[in-house]
Amino acid sequence: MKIAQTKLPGVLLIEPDVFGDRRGFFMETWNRRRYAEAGLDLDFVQDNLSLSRRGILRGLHYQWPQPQGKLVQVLKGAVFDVAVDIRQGSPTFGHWVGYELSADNHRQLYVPEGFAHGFCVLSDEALFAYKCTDFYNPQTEHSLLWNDPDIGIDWPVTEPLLSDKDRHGLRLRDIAATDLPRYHP
Ligand SMILES: Cc1cn([C@H]2C[C@H](O)[C@@H](COP(=O)(O)OP(=O)(O)O[C@H]3O[C@H](C)C(=O)[C@H](O)[C@H]3O)O2)c(=O)[nH]c1=O
Repeated sequence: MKIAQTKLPGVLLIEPDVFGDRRGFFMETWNRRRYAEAGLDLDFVQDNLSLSRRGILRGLHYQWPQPQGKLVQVLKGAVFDVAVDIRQGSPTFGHWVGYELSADNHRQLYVPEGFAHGFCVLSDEALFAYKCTDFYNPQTEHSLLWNDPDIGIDWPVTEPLLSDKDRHGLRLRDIAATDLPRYHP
C-alpha cells in the first residue's frame, strides 16, 4: 500500500495493494492495523454509499461541530474528488486538492476532519463508498458553494447537476466563523 501526502497536509492519497489473477482482483479496502502502521490511526463509525450519474456534483459538504473524517473510494466508474481546507487559521485555508478516483485506479483519498468534501462524476455512473469517523448530523452539516471563486476549484464539469441544498451553498467568505472549524497545529 502506498500513502502519499498531498499539498494539503493531512489529506492523503492512498493506493492499496491490488492482487490480480485470472479471476479478477482482490484488495483490502480498510485494515485498522495496516493503515495505523502507515500513519492513519483512525476509527470509523459509519459507512456510506451513493450512486450518481455523469455530470452530477455532490458537495461541497462538511459538518461543524461534529466533523467527519472520510476515507473515500469509487467502486464503479470514476469521479473527480475534491477536499478544501476550511480551518480558520490554517496556512492552507481556502486551498483545495482534487484527484481522479476510479474503480480502475482503486485510489482512496483521506479527507480529514475540518475539510469540505465533494466530487463530480466523470463516468456514466459512479458508485461512491466512504467511511466516516463520526456520525451524520444534519443539524451541523453545511454546504460550501462548489464554484466559490475565492477557492477556484478546477472542476472538469461546467454545469453540474446539483441538489437544491448544493445549489444554495455559501461562499467561504459568507460562512459565519462559528460555522467553520479552527486549525490546531
Ligand atoms: C450524508 C448522509 C445523508 N443521509 C440522507 C439525507 C438525505 O435524505 C439523503 C441524501 O443526503 P445528501 O443529499 O446530503 O447526500 P450527498 O449530497 O451525497 O451528501 C454527501 O456528499 C458529500 C460528497 C459528502 O462528502 C458528505 O458525506 C455527504 O454530505 O441521505 C443520511 O441518512 N446519512 C448521511 O450520512
